[in-house]
Amino acid sequence: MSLKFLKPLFDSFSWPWQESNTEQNGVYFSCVLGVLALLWFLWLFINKSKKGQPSLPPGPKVLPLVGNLHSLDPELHTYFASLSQTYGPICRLWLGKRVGIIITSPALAREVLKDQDTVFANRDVPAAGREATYGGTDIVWTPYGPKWRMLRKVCVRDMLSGSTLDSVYELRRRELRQTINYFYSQAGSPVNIGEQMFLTVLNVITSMLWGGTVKGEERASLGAEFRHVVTEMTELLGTPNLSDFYPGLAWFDLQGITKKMKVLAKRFDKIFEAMIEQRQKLDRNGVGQESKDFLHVLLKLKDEADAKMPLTMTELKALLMDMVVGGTDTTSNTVEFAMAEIMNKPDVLRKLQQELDTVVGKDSIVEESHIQQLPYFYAVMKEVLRLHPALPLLVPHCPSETGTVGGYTVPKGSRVFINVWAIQRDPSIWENPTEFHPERFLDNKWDYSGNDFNYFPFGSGRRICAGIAMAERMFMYSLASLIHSFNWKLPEGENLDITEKFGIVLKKKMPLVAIPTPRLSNPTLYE
Ligand code: HEM
Repeated sequence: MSLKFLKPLFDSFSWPWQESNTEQNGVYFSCVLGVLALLWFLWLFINKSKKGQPSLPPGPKVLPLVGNLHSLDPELHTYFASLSQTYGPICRLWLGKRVGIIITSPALAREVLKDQDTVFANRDVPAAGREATYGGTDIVWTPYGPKWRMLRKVCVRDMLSGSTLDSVYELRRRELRQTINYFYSQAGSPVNIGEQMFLTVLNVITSMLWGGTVKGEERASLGAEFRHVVTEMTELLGTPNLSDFYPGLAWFDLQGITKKMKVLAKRFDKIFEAMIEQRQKLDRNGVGQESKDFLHVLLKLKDEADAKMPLTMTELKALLMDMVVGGTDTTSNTVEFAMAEIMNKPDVLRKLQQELDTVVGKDSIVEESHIQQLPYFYAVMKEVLRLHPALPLLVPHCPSETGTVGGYTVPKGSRVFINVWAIQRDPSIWENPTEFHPERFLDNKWDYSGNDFNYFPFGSGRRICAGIAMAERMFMYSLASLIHSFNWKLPEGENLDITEKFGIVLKKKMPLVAIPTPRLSNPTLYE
């Protein structure tokens, strides 16, 4: 029996009795066991009384109390893929007291995300998610309904629409030029590509949010702090949490996940509060009215919102959190994976540079307007999102009522994982599925609009990613600039490792460190 999941879990526990005496230990232990046993008998009782319904999907053997928690592997995407090999395209796990459903086929993904989209457009908010987003009041975790529609409209219309993004191209350009300039200053030395891309995306997003980009050393130190906090947050969001599996135990926060998340969220909250105060001061003094930043628009919407559907200050801050946490790691990790795959395939690198030399030339710099003319780059982006989708299990969905998928019962409130990572590597759909081969996308057969259930790295249906237009622009513009401006090689004696590490956002296990060498005709092109 694999105890891979339990070991880190128990290692990280701070048990309530650790600092007390032996007698108290016994009492605590008996109480916890008593509660678990009660939950288990209740579960048995409820399941026995539901005769006549289609059964739950097949899944691994269940143990009393823990369900399948004992065999859970922290690399959930690969573990779930292996379960689907044994139990089929829909299988179930008992995550303590909760049912987890794993979907691993295009047909069943369509059933969930298209045919029954309204029912499955809810979320099972994890304790960590609730803590990170002011009680789950953001777009990602708000249940499907009028509030979510209002938040999503505000976000997509006022910040992430194609036309709004085009109007703030200068911000993206300024940040990316700074990054290129930084790499130029480091020519011949190893640089951490993921870290630099994270800073770039972060600065673009925060500039759009509140206009004030931090500079110089402050840029580096604030960026490093943000990166640290975002990385820890996404790690906590991806960690299996007993508080979610046994809601009755959530109060005890046995792994300390809620407590850790609270500290991280507080750090962001302080920054948000400072920015809001600064913005309100400007608005009160009638300064900066012409500024188009997102915070200005949001504060205006908040003041003008009608009483039936108010936009509260808490929701406003939760939206800021979504932009910072949802937009940064996803985009920068994708650029990092792309660079690693490209460096592993000199032939792909050569084709990309050829395309750029034809469209842009070595005597000019890449502009965002060029990206429409770079079909091979577009194919590379699609191929990276196929092999390394930023959210390999999407954000888990949750049905608002009990229903049937693939002929099996999916109970109300279960946590539904759609393994887009495994579908996008399914050998019955993809030729040589583990090979990085952008050419497969050149005929435009596949797109990620959410209509094709063989390929949907941004999800599909009502909950499809709200930031696709932003991700596309940032990814294409950044990657094209990196490849156009420099040749890249690994430091002496280093091997390229593309191993993934699971989290709610997938990342490279080992950071990509590479050496840039300028390739453009003139040093002024790096200013
Ligand atoms: C490569 C980059 C990105 C990828 C692959 C990606 C992918 C996804 C996926 C798979 C989902 C969940 C869909 C579902 O639950 O079915 C999602 C949700 C979301 N994404 Fe993205 N994303 C990216 C970048 C961004 C950016 C740049 C932003 C904003 C600045 C953003 C904002 C959001 C939001 C707000 C949601 C929640 C939507 C909702 O629940 O209604 N994403 N994204």
